[in-house]
Amino acid sequence: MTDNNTLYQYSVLSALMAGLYDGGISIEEIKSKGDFGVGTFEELDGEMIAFDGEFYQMRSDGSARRVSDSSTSPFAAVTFFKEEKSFNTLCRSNKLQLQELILEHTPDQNNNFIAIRMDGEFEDIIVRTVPKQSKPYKGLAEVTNNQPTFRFDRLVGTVVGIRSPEFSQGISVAGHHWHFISEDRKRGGHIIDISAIQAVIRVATMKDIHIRLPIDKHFNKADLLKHSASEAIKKAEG
Ligand SMILES: CC(=O)[C@@H](C)O
Repeated sequence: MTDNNTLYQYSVLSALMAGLYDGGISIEEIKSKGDFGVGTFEELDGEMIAFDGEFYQMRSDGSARRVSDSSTSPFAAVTFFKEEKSFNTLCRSNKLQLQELILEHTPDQNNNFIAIRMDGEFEDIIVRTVPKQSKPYKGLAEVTNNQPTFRFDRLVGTVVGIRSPEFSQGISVAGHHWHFISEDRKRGGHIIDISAIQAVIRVATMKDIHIRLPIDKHFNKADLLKHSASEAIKKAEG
């Protein structure tokens, strides 16, 4: 059993940027590593959000569904989330203000990985859901140039995310990487923008990070250094 607040990541973000979307790990195995986190699915078929042990797939047609254990993923970052600190938004807060509030409560963890959960009522929610790809795969930057986006004026729901240190760019998404799902579990995606009307925020600092790297020729042939370029990742994952 993996300890609480150990970040387990399968593959690296630069591999997605390089277009490596074959599912290398099953959801069943991911569940043995964490009950909380974000990621995507084989063939880049949507956005993954997980919390309380529930794993959902949010797809480019706007649908969301529970994920079967047999589904597979090319990239996921999960943990057995055990909150260390909980605080409320003090007023309506946009995305930057939420990030600043989290930083206020995690002043000494800028070079750590932080798991973040926000439950509450949100507005002006803009999400994207990456569309399923077919081979030969295009890289994530090209895919997200024409990504399906959805706007929700006001929803109750949950944000799940990881804040990664700047030095980890390419291993993960440096900065905040947040996914959202509505309370009815029917709508959501990778957050482009969001404001909180009111939310409870829970955070935990990751004690350890365990990265499992694919062992296959595609991964080993990929130019991961080139695909770790910050500007491209910020554009694709911002
Ligand atoms: C890994 C992710 O979350 C991208 C696909 O949004």
